Amino acid sequence: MSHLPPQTKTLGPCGPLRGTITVPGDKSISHRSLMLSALAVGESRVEGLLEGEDVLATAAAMRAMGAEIQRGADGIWRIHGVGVGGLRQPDTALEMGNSGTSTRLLMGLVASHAITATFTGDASLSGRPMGRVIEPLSAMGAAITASLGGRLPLMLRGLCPAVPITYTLPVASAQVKSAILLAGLNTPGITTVIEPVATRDHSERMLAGFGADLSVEQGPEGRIIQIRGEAELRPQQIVVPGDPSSAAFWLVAASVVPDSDILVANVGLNPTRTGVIAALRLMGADITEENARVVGGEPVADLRVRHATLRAIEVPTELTPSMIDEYPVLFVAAAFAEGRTVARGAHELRVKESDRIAAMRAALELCGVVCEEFEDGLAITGTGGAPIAGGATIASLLDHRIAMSLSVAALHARRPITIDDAAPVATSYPGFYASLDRLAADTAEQAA
Ligand SMILES: O=C(O)C1=C[C@@H](OP(=O)(O)O)[C@@H](O)[C@H](O)C1
Ligand SMILES: C=C(OP(=O)(O)O)C(=O)O
Repeated sequence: MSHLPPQTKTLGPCGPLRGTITVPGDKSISHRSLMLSALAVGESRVEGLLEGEDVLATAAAMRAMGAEIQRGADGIWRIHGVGVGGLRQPDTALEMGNSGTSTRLLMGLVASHAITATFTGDASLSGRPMGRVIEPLSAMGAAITASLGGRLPLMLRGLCPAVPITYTLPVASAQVKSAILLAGLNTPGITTVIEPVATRDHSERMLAGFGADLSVEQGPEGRIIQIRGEAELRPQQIVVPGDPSSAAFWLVAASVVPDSDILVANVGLNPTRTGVIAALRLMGADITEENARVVGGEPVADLRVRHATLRAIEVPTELTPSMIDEYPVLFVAAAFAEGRTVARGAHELRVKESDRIAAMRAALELCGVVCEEFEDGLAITGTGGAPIAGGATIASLLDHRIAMSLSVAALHARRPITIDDAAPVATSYPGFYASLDRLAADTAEQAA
């Protein structure tokens, strides 16, 4: 977001990428670790928490509502929860920064407590639609006064006891699903969410892990998730796996920069998150899994990725939910592929931190890449492996993933690319540029 001053960044073409990168903790799991620990009775410990601004916004909000949250010198976060139903009225507005996940999930939590909270955010977040959570949470009894168009700032007065609902998701959104399930956690009876298209399932896994009474079954109309409210959550010891959405930048970087060969360590491979790996493999990427293991109940592996000649594909629409945040960097991969890649069915990209279809089209075109924009996606004509022109200044539009995607594109461009503001990278991947510098230094060392 946000409170960091704008930070211009210019990146140029680099030699082969070689070495090991360890990706930071998963953002989705980090948010949920803090929220659920803050509702458990007793002390939870979280190792590997993503210390990005989005997650820190969640931590601050949970503190403001009564949880004790501390980061030890050992890097382990210790959280003393207030118990389900125990959130207290925050004294000031909850500042959500750039984070859609914090906002929508916390709205769910507040909805079934007898407290009132005001949610504010940066210019990007204030432009994003909240109607998708306002509607079901209002049906559960919350009173919500939002800005024009169902946006932030908004004020939410929760109801306790709230009313359990059965709700079929009109958009494939893990945030909407999670908001309702979290509201259901403190609602008497059974709250049901029907998900016609499966989205990331971290909330379901973690709620069950904390001891909530939750069931998931497949019905004719989709996944049926039911939660029985007023449960007591048991404190947990959580190890957060690395974020596949952060790993995606390295998978594309090593695929497109000639002679690269890197190991991306500690990547969470929950099947609801791995669409980008499947799409890159369809394009001919050379990605292999090593040291497969289970961390915190999630499949994890190290990914070895070597440069490859990429081919254009029609991105299968069934992959959309499992790679929703990875489209910007997949578009970069497409810019270097042989042929015209077409990605459709991704209308949701228009309501992320920026309109990611328009933002990526504008940025890639400035760098000399031929694009065609559709309402629900983009077609990109690739270079067949040659560098793109580059030599442009692109607007990151308060969107971390646009900044990082164009940084990756710059690594195989004829002329440097300037990101007008790279500060938003700190929302999800504070160490991104340090890792890039280290990789380049490792490469220089190996070459010497
Ligand atoms: O639940 C989550 O943690 C997330 C869900 C996705 O959003 P939507 O639910 O809006 O698709 C994703 O884009 C976001 O980065 C994180
Ligand atoms: C969409 C994203 O996050 P959020 O919705 O939490 O802002 C993202 O990280 O790409």
